[in-house]
Amino acid sequence: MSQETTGKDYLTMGDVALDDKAVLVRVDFNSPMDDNGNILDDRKIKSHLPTLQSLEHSKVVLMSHQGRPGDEDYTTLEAHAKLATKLLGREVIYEDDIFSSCARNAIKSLAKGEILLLENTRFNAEEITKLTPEEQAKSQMVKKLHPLFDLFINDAFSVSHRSQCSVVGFTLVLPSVAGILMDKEITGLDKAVKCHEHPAIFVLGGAKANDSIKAISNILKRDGADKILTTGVVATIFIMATGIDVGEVNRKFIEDEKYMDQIPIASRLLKEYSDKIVIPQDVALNNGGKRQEVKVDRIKEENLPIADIGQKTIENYSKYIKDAKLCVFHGPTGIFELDKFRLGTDELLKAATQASYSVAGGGHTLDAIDQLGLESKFSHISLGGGASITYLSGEPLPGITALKNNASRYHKG
Ligand SMILES: Nc1ncnc2c1ncn2[C@@H]1O[C@H](COP(=O)(O)OP(=O)(O)O)[C@@H](O)[C@H]1O
Ligand SMILES: O=C(OP(=O)(O)O)[C@H](O)COP(=O)(O)O
Repeated sequence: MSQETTGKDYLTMGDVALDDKAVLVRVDFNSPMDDNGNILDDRKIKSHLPTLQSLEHSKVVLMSHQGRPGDEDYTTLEAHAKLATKLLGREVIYEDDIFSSCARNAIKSLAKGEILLLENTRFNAEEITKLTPEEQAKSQMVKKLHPLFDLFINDAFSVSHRSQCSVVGFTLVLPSVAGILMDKEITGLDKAVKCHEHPAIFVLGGAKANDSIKAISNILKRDGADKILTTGVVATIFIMATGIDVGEVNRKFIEDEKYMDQIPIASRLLKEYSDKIVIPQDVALNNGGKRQEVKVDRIKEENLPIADIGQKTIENYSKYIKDAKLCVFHGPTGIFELDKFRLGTDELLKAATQASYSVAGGGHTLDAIDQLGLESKFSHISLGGGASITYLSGEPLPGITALKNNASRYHKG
């Protein structure tokens, strides 16, 4: 198989020789962890198993990040190596450094068929910098490690929206290809990005409202959706943008989340795309744990926190979704962690599975899908939250662009 025959503008693992090669693989093992350092969800690690299983005749070194500096879950990858060992059924050796002479000696002494996981890439200050691939290629991490390898594989779609050292730096100095998970994500999401069938419906909610509003702007600019159905905190911002008073408690929530600057942006989008952006007609308020449904113009009177979309909105949105040729679902419609406020998320997720092509992404969204046992009913489930919404909005991801540039440099002469 070659690049020409696959029709892809990046190379995959099927395009290159892997056996007996020393291969550096960027994975994304970044997982939710508890205070005792236990990994709470093995989804991220499991997602890389097909790639690792295909490398059983190579010398394999894995790189990943975990958390962000300052966060509780910013920690070592020791537990990840143990869990990967269990899931893979082969030892994944943990090395508590990234590119010291100790780490490099451990890499050099690896035998064919062995796998080693280097320490959290973000322990190295160079990793967090947002530089171009050319600049990242000059980092100590890349300079010290790249001579030890024949090939770089990026299997970490979910961090490929970051131009970080371990994501883009090696693509300047090593032949580089997409891993199996990366290829699956690009292929699954491309069907949504390149979909010319209508109606194309996006259901955008959750709490990362600034990312979603940026995505809404990009999606509508490229004429990628017939309707954007707003839910979650995204909907609260759009409700406020129409001039509706959501009461002190909800206004304070938006202020505390530092989303007040999103209201004028939402307002401009509503003016420009009034026929495309849909806001809820009713919401469920949290009244001491009870679900209290009100029309949006009555929220102020109650002055209770919005915790889900209301029944009328669920009915209305479900109709759009079930008839959709494409439905993208990103972010829960409410605080689905509380039983009384998971109705919108559950019902709209079920409706989404009836669309001709259905895509879902985001950690919390995947938790809700798991709880409903709906995983196999979606056409594509993306492991990346920020990465998938960025990709779906039509923005190039630096990690993928780097693979494409590498393919034209190394393999097309
Ligand atoms: N109206 C709301 N008010 C407060 N939190 C909300 C609301 N709607 C959804 N959420 C919260 O949003 C979180 C998930 O958002 P986000 O992280 O953006 O989703 P994902 O992980 O799927 O990308 C959940 O913890 C949920 O409780
Ligand atoms: O879990 C991830 O992203 P996500 O929360 O957007 O799904 C990735 O590991 C990226 O992590 P980062 O957002 O700290 O760069």
